[in-house]
Order: sequence, then C-alpha cells, then structure tokens
Amino acid sequence: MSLLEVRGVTKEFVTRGEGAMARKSVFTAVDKVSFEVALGETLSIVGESGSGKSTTARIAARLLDPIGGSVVFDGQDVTRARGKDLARFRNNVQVVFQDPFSSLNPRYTVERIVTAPLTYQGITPKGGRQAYAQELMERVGLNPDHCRRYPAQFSGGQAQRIGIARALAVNPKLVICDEAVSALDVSIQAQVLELLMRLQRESGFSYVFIAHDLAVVRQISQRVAVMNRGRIVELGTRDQVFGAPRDEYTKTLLAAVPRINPEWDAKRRQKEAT
Ligand SMILES: Nc1ncnc2c1ncn2[C@@H]1O[C@H](COP(=O)(O)OP(=O)(O)OP(=O)(O)O)[C@@H](O)[C@H]1O
Repeated sequence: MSLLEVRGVTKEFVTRGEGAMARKSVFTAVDKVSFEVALGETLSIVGESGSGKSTTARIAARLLDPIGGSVVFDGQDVTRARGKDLARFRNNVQVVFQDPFSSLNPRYTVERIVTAPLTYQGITPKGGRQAYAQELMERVGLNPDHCRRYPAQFSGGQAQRIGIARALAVNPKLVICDEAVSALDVSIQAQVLELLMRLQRESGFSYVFIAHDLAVVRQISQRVAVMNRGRIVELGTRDQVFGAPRDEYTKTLLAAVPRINPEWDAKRRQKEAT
C-alpha cells in the first residue's frame, strides 16, 4: 500500500488583470494531478517555474485545499480532515521550505524552534526539551551546544539543517521538501543533500522532493514526476525519465540542462555498484 496517494487534485486561483476595468479570470494552477509515494522512497516533482509544483506540494501537505480530488495518507482520506485527524496527519507529514530564514522565527532560540512541532502536538519528550533539541542538532550535523542561539547566528546551510531538525522532531513518515536546497550555494547544497539521504537511510521515511534543478533531482530520487502547466506529463523511475524520456516536454526540459554535476553522478554510480 502507498503511504501517500494524491488522486486527481485540482486547484484554481482567481486572478485579476491590471487597470480599473480589468476582469477576473480563473487560472488552473494544478489540473487533475495524481501520484503515489511508497514508504521509504523519494519521489521528485520537477518542472519549470509556475508549472504548479509548489501548489501540488502544499495540497499534499494539507496547507492548501484542492477544489477537486483527494489526498489519502496511510489509507485514510485526509482531504477534509480536521481536529484530531488533521493533527495526526501533521504529526506524520512535515515540510522543509526553500528559505530557511523566513521559515524560522528569528525571535526564538533554536531549541524552541526545533521542538515546536512537539509543543503543537502537546508532547513532552522523555529526557526534556533541551536534551531532545540537542539530540536533533546532532542528527543534522550541528553543534548541540548551539541550541540556545538564534537563527541569525547561523549560516544559510546551517539554518536549513535547523529546518530539517524541526521536521524530524515528530518522527514523520513523510517529509515534503519544497525547493529545500535551491537557495543554497552548490557546495552547501551537496552537503545538505547528503544529509537528507543519510537521514532517510537511518529513519526510513519518504520524501516528496520539489525542485527545478535536475542534477539535484537525479541525485536524490527513485522516481520522478515532470509537471508542465499544472499537469504531470511524465512519471517514471529516475533512470527511465532521465535515460529514456517519453514525453516531448520532458525531452525539452532535459535538453535545457547545462550539465549534470559529474562528481555527483560518479559518486551515485559508485554507490549503486556497491
Ligand atoms: N495564491 C496564489 N494566487 C494566485 N496565483 C497563484 C497563487 N499561488 C500560485 N499561483 C500561480 O499558480 C501557478 C503555479 O504556481 P506554483 O508556485 O505552484 O509553481 P511552481 O512550479 O512551484 O513554480 P516556482 O518554482 O516558481 O515556485 C503560477 O502561475 C503561480 O503564479
């Protein structure tokens, strides 16, 4: 059974042109999108800016309500879940956003930030909040003694590790990464990707990984969905999508990639061979 099933979700936005006489128009940002994610796998969603990736991710995370279709998690239809059912879903599905600084409250210590998901759920960790925050910091490769610092005292890559630590606090089954490494320098990006992959090996959760950078997607995914104008135009294993794309749009997208980072590719091949 799939962990997450997104079934034919649709989302429209009402837009208004410029000027006093401008008419409203309805724009379909996500159009009958369906995909499944198994426990422990990484499904990436790629596509150009505006293709509907983030809207799809937000629907899957129940941060946006679709106008049609459904979201099923662990066999339960959670499309309209409220109260306890929604809280259970939020416990199992966490999101890591693109800009670490705007998603971390600058007035809170890291200890408070990373343990916040537990606070929302009314859970007090065994050994206390500080010890748990320190454990989370260690898991994401940060100095546990820096728990009492504030977000501004960290670099961009470190701040994103804090965002990842917060996502891990409730032991989720699914982590949705919405352009989670896009804002980072290439070398830092590689380190954070390695971290994401290590955490998945250790804990066995799934990722929905939203990205426009195909080199990154090739590195991290087992399966890839390609979006264009609100629709999934191709969905297959990483090797099928990258090696033998069927859809014309996918072919164009792949042809536009300047280069796949050869170092990552060599590392991946080496890993797969062992
Ligand atoms: N709240 C909103 N109101 C109106 N239009 C929106 C809203 N959110 C998204 N859109 C539009 O929906 C379309 C899809 O946006 P979305 O952010 O999902 O795309 P994306 O593929 O994630 O792009 P990007 O990589 O630039 O974030 C875009 O045309 C965007 O302008």
